[in-house]
Amino acid sequence: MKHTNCKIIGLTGGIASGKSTVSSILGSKGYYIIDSDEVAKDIVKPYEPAYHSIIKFFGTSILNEDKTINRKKLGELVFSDVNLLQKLNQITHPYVFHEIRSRIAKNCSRQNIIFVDIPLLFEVYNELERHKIIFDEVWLVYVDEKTQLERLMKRNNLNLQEAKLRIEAQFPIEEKKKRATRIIDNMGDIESLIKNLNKTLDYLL
Ligand SMILES: CC(C)(COP(=O)(O)OP(=O)(O)OC[C@H]1O[C@@H](n2cnc3c(N)ncnc32)[C@H](O)[C@@H]1O)[C@@H](O)C(=O)NCCC(=O)NCCS
Ligand SMILES: Nc1ncnc2c1ncn2[C@@H]1O[C@H](COP(=O)(O)OP(=O)(O)OP(=O)(O)O)[C@@H](O)[C@H]1O
Repeated sequence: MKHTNCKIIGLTGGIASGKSTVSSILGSKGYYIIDSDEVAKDIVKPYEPAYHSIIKFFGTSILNEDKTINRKKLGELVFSDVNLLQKLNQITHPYVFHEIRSRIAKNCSRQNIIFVDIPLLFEVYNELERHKIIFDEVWLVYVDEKTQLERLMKRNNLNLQEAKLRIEAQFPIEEKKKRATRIIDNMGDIESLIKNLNKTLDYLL
């Protein structure tokens, strides 16, 4: 089913390609954005629906003392074992997609454009369709793999092997590039990212 009242733009890219940076620039321009990583964080807060299922499967050793999920620990576990990552996805994704769909429905009458920042857009495309999340356009924030690796290692304080495992848990960025409607190049500095984003926004006028 198409969303008739507003345009839904999927904002994607590889891990650490710059989606959150683009989202915050869009936010400062007044655009409405749904941040999938934030939604995924909300649904695993203590006593939220996915919380119990995660503990049931992964055990209490992934909890902090205050009973919140230790994201660093869980991340280390799932990014080094594809079966565990799949299990975490199976638990969390239905809740995440349900919430995204509901935010779209709630805001579509008030917004001309809704951006959905979603790292796994192409990886979970069929599941998104099943949840009636249909994109009019997909914008990809692009960096080459070398830059992606460097920025990821720096931001998350990961060694080369840990960073590579996280990149390999997603489709290669060059594959994503082929499937996107528009590319926002983020190989340069923030100033040039803003220029590239503004050029892409011009297409919407
Ligand atoms: C593994 C977890 C605990 C790590 O938490 P952490 O706070 O360190 O990272 P954060 O959630 O901010 O994600 C950072 C980036 O990792 C990548 N990433 C996250 N989850 C996944 C995944 N399931 N598969 C591949 N890459 C992923 C994305 O590029 C994301 O932007 C967390 O990412 C998680 O619960 N993931 C499962 C839910 C999910 O798929 N979220 C993505 C949005 S749908
Ligand atoms: N043009 C740039 N120049 C230098 N550093 C940048 C640039 N754009 C983003 N960064 C930095 O690169 C890192 C990754 O950017 P960001 O967090 O926006 O990526 P992301 O795609 O949202 O990542 P994730 O998939 O993990 O959510 C951050 O530390 C950010 O500050």
